[in-house]
Amino acid sequence: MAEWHIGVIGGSGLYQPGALDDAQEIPVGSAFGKPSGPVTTGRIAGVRFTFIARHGPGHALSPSYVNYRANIDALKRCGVTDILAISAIGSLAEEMEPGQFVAVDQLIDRTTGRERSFFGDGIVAHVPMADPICPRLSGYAIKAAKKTEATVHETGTYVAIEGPQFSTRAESLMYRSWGAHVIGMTAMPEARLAREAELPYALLGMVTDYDCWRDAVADVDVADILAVMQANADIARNTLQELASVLPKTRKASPIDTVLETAIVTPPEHWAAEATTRLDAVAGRLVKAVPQQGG
Ligand SMILES: CSC[C@H]1O[C@H](OP(=O)(O)O)[C@H](O)[C@@H]1O
Ligand SMILES: Nc1ncnc2[nH]cnc12
Repeated sequence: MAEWHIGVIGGSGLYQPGALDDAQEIPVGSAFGKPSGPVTTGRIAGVRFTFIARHGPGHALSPSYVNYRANIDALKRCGVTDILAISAIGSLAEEMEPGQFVAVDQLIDRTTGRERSFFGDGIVAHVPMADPICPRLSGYAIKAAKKTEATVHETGTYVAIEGPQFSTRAESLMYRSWGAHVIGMTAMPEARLAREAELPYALLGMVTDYDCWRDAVADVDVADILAVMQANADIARNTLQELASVLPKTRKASPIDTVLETAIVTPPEHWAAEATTRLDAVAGRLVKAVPQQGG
């Protein structure tokens, strides 16, 4: 029987997952460097959840310094089947108000200089990203969030900026003209890497501010963001509790679970041994299938 195991990536203001049965904090490693911190694993209503704080203990890592590859690789090593990211987001749309949730369904990547792939040095893969968010997991997250007191927008395009500075007014207006609804600094390359690791990924954003495009309110300020996030962290944690109750008892296979099968272009006889070792979790299913030469 296939079980759900939900990996949760907690963003700004969400540094703890809330009540988990048999909770254990476990230091985790990765073949891609140091994850943001230890994971906390436990169960809610029988469903396993494994949580990592994206910015690390004490929020010591800025968006550019988060090791996204190590975090996703570590979650994969823990056996998670799906990832729900929870993030603070700025609003670029009048109707998306501070304190509300947006279930992001599209992403625009404006980040620069972050490691954005597990592949490339020894084994090359090109995964499809047309729909970066898993509609199934997002649907369950929406259902769960609606069981709390929060207002939930079921779709929204998120523009990921490099940061750590917030946008200029001209940029903010430009992103609105592109059709983006919300803004943040972390969903990319996180979503790309989850896809490469064959992990369905959904993103629930908590609106914390109106960025700087809107004349009627003060420009975005980090203290205000954290205050909104802290005021709403319990709603995010309650959403996790509700998620456990809305998930079906068994997890049916998703097409994302096997996306690498048609994405790897390097034939196995050309795979470098170091690459297969590094990818033992991310692409373990496929890499393990290859008989290694010399024993
Ligand atoms: C603390 S304000 C800016 C910061 O908040 C968001 O982080 P996360 O996505 O991890 O919740 C945003 O992306 C920035 O990193
Ligand atoms: N306005 C904003 N810009 C970028 N990241 C954010 N995270 C929360 N609010 C944000």
